[in-house]
Amino acid sequence: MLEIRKLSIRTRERELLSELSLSLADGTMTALIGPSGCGKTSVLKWLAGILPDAMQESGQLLLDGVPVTRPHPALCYQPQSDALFPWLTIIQNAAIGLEIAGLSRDHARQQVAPLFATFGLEGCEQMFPAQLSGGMRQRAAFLRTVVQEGRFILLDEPFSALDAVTRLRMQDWLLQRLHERPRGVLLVTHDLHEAATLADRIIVMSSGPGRIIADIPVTTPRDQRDEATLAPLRDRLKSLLLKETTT
Ligand SMILES: Nc1ncnc2c1ncn2[C@@H]1O[C@H](COP(=O)(O)OP(=O)(O)OP(=O)(O)O)[C@@H](O)[C@H]1O
Repeated sequence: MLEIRKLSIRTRERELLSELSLSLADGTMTALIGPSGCGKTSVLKWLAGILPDAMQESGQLLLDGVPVTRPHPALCYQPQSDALFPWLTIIQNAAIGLEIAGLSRDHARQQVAPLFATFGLEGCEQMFPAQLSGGMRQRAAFLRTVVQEGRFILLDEPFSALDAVTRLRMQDWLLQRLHERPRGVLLVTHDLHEAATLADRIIVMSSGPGRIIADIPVTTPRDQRDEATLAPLRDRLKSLLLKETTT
C-alpha cells in the first residue's frame, strides 16, 4: 500500500494542493483526472521526488506504513514529456531504468529488445530520439517505464501523443501486462474514456487549491466496459469536471 498523507504544495504565487491524502493499493490502477493546472503532474513529481525547487511542499509518503524518501525503487515514473536522453539510442534509453536498477547492460537490453516489435519500434533500436516521431518517443518512454520492476508505476498522460489505434493497442498491452505482473498504477489522463476503460478507481481533483472531490470505484468488469456501459460514468465525470472549470 502506498499512502500519500496530507500533501500540500505551494508555488511562489499560490497554494496548489491542500492536504491531499490518497492511498493506492498494490495491483490496482487508479486514474487521476482534474482540470488543467490543478496539480496532477505535481502529485506525480512529488511521488517521484523531482518536484521543482520553486515549489514548497509538506506531507508524507508511506509505503506499507513506513515513510519513504525518493527517488525510491518501488516507484517508476513516466513524465509527460518523454524525457529520453538525446545522446542515447532508443534501446539504450529503453534499458536505462533496468541498468540503474542494477542489471548488466547486456541483460537489460535483452529484457527490452523483444518488446520493440510490440511497441511498433522495431528497426529503431539504434536510432536516437531526435530521429523518431513524438508518438514513437512516447512509446519508447513507456517501454522504459513499464519494464522496470517497481511496485508502483506513475504514468503522466502516457498515451497522449499516440494515434487512436496505437493508443488502444498500448492500453490493451498495459492491461495484459498488469494481468501477468500486477503492479499498482497511478495514471494521470485527460481522456475520460481511457480512465473509465482502464482504471479500477477514478480520483477527480478540483483546482484552486487542488483537492479530491470524488473517489469513484469502477466496478464493471473490464471485458464488459463498452461504450454503452461506460456512458453514465463518463457523463458523471464530465459533469464533475465541467463544474470545476466553470466555477
Ligand atoms: N516549475 C514550476 N515552477 C513553478 N510553478 C509551476 C512549475 N510547474 C508547474 N507550476 C505550476 O503548477 C501548476 C500545476 O501544474 P501541474 O502540471 O501539476 O498541473 P496539471 O494538473 O498536471 O496540469 P495539466 O493537466 O495541464 O498537465 C501550474 O498551473 C503552474 O502554475
